[in-house]
Amino acid sequence: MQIIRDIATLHRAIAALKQDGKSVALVPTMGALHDGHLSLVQMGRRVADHVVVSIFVNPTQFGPNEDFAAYPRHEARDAALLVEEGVALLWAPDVGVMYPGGHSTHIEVAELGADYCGAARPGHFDGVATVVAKLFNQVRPDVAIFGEKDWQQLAIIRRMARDLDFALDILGAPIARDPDGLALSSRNAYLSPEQRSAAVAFPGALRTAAAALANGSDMYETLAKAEAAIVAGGFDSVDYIALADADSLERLDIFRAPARLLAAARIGKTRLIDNYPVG
Ligand SMILES: Nc1ncnc2c1ncn2[C@@H]1O[C@H](COP(=O)(O)OP(=O)(O)OP(=O)(O)O)[C@@H](O)[C@H]1O
Ligand SMILES: CC(C)(CO)[C@@H](O)C(=O)[O-]
Ligand code: BAL
Repeated sequence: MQIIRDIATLHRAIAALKQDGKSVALVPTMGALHDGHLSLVQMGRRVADHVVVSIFVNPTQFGPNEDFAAYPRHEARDAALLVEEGVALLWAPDVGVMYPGGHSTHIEVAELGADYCGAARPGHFDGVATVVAKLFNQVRPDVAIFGEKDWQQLAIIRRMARDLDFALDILGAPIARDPDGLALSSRNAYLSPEQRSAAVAFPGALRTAAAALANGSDMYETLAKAEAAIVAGGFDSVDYIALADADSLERLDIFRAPARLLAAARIGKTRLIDNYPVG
C-alpha cells in the first residue's frame, strides 16, 4: 500500500491505478479506524477494482471549542489495518497540503445542513462538504462510500454531488455496532469504562422509540420518553432527537415512510450520534 502526502504524487498514483479502465472506490475517514471504517473498505473492494482510503482530520469541520486537537490519531496502526484489507493507496495529506495559504472557498449545502447536527455544530457541514468535494477532485473516484451512522452527512454529500454534477456514485454503508448495540465511533475511545456501560442506553432508547413510532405511537410522547431514558441511563443531555424524512431530512410530526430517527447525546465531554430506520 502506498502512503501518499502530496497532490502531484497522488495524481500519478491514481492514474496508474486507473490504467486499463480499472475502477476506484474512495473511503474518506478521519482515521482512528475501527470495524465500521473497515466495513466501508470491504464494500469498496466489492464494488471497485481498487480502494483508496483518505485519512485527514479536517480542521474546518470542528468548532473552536470542539475536539480537533484531542481527536485520536493512530496512523501507523491504521495503515497496518488497511494493508490487511487490501487497500491500494492511503491518501494522508497534512493540513498545509489540503488548505494551502489563501484557501478561501467553501461549499454550503443550505437546505440539509442547518438542522440537527448542523444546529449544534455551526459551520460543521460546510467544512465536511468542502473537504469531501476536494477529496473527490483529488482522487476522482468512480464511487465513494460513507457510513449511515452519519446519516445527515450522507444526505448532504449526496445532495452536494447531485447539485455540483460530481460524476461518481455515492454509496451508504450500514451502521456497524458493538454487540450491545452502541454504534462504533472513533469517539467511543473517549468514554471511561463507566460511561461505556451507560452508553448502551442511547441505542436502546432509539430502537424502542423507532419501533413505537412505526406502530403509531404518539410522536411527542415517544420522543420525550426516549430522551428521558437516555438521560436516566447516564447521559448528561440530549442535543436532539427527531423523526425525519429519510431523504429530505424534513422534520416529521406524523410518521410516514421512509423515515429515520436521528439523535445526538452528550455523556461527559463526549458527543455521540446515532440513528435508526423507522418502519
Ligand atoms: N459504526 C459505523 N458504521 C458504519 N460506518 C461508520 C461507522 N462509524 C463511522 N463510519 C463512517 O466512517 C466514515 C469516517 O468516519 P469518521 O472517521 O468520522 O469515524 P467516526 O467513527 O464516525 O468518528 P467520529 O467519532 O468522528 O464520529 C464516515 O463515512 C462514517 O459515517
Ligand atoms: C467525511 C469526512 C471524512 C470528512 O472529513 C468526515 O466527516 C467523517 O469522517 O465522517
Ligand atoms: N464522523 C463525522 C465527523 C465529525 O464528527 O467531525
